[in-house]
This record gives sequence, structure tokens and C-alpha cells, in this order.
Amino acid sequence: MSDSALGPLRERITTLDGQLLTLLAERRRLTNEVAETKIKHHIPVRDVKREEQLLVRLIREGQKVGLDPHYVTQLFHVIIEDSVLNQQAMLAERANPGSTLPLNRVAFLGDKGSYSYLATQKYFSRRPGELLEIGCQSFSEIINKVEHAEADYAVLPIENTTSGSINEVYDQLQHTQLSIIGELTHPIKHCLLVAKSTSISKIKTLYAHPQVFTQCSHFLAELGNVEVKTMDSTSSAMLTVSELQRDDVAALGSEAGGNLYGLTAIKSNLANQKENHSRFIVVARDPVVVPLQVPAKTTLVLSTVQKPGALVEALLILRDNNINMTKLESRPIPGNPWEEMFYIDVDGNLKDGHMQNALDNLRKITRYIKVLGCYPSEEVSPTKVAAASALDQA
Ligand SMILES: O=C(O)C(=O)C[C@]1(C(=O)O)C=C[C@@H](O)C=C1
Repeated sequence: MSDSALGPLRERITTLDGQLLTLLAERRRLTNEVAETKIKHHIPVRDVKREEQLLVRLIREGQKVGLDPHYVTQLFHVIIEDSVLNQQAMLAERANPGSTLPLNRVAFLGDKGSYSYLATQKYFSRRPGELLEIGCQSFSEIINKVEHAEADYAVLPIENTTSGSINEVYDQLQHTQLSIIGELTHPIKHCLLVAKSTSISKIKTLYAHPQVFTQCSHFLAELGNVEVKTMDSTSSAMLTVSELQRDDVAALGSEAGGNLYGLTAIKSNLANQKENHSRFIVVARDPVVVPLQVPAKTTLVLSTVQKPGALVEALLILRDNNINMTKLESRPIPGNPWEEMFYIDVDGNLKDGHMQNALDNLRKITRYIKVLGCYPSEEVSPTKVAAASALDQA
């Protein structure tokens, strides 16, 4: 079928897509207005009951026009997540009036196209002010830039669903006075990126960051006899391949990043686990206040006294204060063999009475304890409705 036969239909689709965008922008404006009311009346951002009602109604209405419940649910999860994150960003900004900058200078690993670059773009797209990206070669350089006020923020990857914690970043946090002020998760979709038209069987050299090789180890084993070259960042791997312009070299990285270097993805979804996400933290020189209407997380670092059960005792304090721990990580203390620093993420706000009580009690039983930051939680768990409940009422 020629393009001209598709033309009229495509024109109508293009018009509809434009209308959908206009409607989505209008919906976003309305939810921002809702946020203003929530700020004024101290109402929590998230209202799961309202989300449930809305989804049930939409699933029912969708069915009437031939849209299946799964499709409608997925679509509105994305839309609702967007409104929740925007509202949270608005509330956080109001609670920290002095912290809004006309220019956000942000240090991150790599250059244009790295996963940290994409995460930086995503996080700051919801914040006021222009973005100035400062690509760095190492985590210590990133921290240094913020400590010396050459950057205002740093975006650092802290864990990945396939390869686990990024120890180097935890070790940097041990020695800095910077505070964690935000977090975000970003899907990591590794692709095989090439500069010239080629096929997988022709590839002899593969460039990537070591973390990426770890996350794609099954694919590498399948590839067989390919020379693997480790690079400082995903972006330097992509830059190298775009400069070489050969049909026997490839980089591992995201499709969006590769596009910035004129690279094409010839195979996608290369990570060992299908659901491959990285969690990033955002750090700054000054801590932020998180309004109580926004779900918060707090990250602590502590070392216990050397006696059996000391860590258990610390964790029981959290349980007794009804505080949910979302992550526990241990790292060696340099110069003190067999001693550990524990990094603990919990759901909770520093302003909350339970949290204050837990911290007071932890201080009594630990050798060292520091709050690395309290920040809005960006994990917006999708509200579930049983499709049956939506359909029963139809
Ligand atoms: O109705 C609200 O309270 C909103 O903030 C809007 C909205 C939505 O996007 O529909 C967003 C977040 C809430 O959890 C519920 C619904």
C-alpha cells in the first residue's frame, strides 16, 4: 500500500493525537489547581479512594467504547502518576521557598545520553528554573562539584533492580556533608547501538559501562566471541562508537541516549531481568523540609556497638515506632576491619513524632548515626482495582 493511500487516515490520527495532548495538558492544569487547594487546606496529595472510583468508572466507560480494562488502567496509571509527582513537586517547592533557583546546575555521571543524564532531565522537568547539565567522569568529581558550589545538585544512581546497590555511591555518602533531597526511579532499557548499518553477527567489539555489562551478562554470554571494552560511562561508550563509524563495533545504552549520537538500536531489552530500573538520589548542600501531605522517605547511616544483636536492636526501634524499612545496606568502614556502616531507608518524615522518637532511641544505642536526608518519595504505587469490581457494576 502506498503512503498516499494511508495519508487521509494518518491525517485524522495526527489531529486526534494533537487533541489528546491538548486534553492531557488541560487535565494537568486542573490537577495543579487541585494542588493549590491541597496546599491551602493541608490535604494529602494522594487520594487512593478517589483514584479507585475514577478507575472503576473509566474501565466501565472504556468497555462501552471497546477499550479493554488493562489498556485503560495502564493509561490512567501513567496519567495519575504524573499528577501525583507534579503535585508533590509543587508542595515541596512551597515548603522550601528559598531553594528555588533560576538556574539549576546539576552534576551527573557521563555526558549527554547517559542514564544519569536522562534521569536528570526527568527529575528537573517537574521543577522550576532552567537546567544546566554538568557531566562528570566520576562519583567523587560529582560530589566535589556540589561541595565546592560549582554545582547546586548531584544526581547519583544508588541501586539497580538487576545489579543491586552501587557501592561506590554509598561510600561517597559516608564522607560528605551533602543531604539527600530527592529520589527518582528510571527504567533502564539497554539496547545494542550501532553507527552503521550492520548485523549482530558482525559485531567484534562492544563498549559499555561495567554496570551495564553486569546487567546484560546473559546477552553477552549468548554473543560469544566479542571483545568487551569497559568505559567510564554509557555516554563515552556511545561517543566512541559514533566516532569509529564501523560496522563491527557497538555500544550498550538506551535508545534515547543513542539517538543523541546518531546511533541506531539493532536489538533491545538486553538486561537479564525484564524489569530493569535504577533508583537515583538527588543531593544538595542544604537539606529540604518535606510537607506532611507528601509521602516522605528518610535515609540514615549508622554504626552499631560491637555486641551480638546490636543491629537487631536498632531495627526493633524502627518496628516499635511503626516505621517501615524499605532498604538496608551495609558497607565496610575504611581502617576498621570487620566493622560496618549500615544505610537504612525508611518510609517516614523527619517532622513526624514517631520518627523523632525512633531517632532519639537510636542515638542511645548506636556509636554513630546521621540523617543523610528526608525527601519526597517518588515511588507512586499504582492503585489497583479488580477489573471484576468495575465490570460487576456495569
Ligand atoms: O482528585 C485529586 O485529588 C487529584 O489530585 C487528582 C488525581 C488525578 O490525577 O485524577 C491525582 C492524585 C490523587 O491521588 C487523585 C486524583
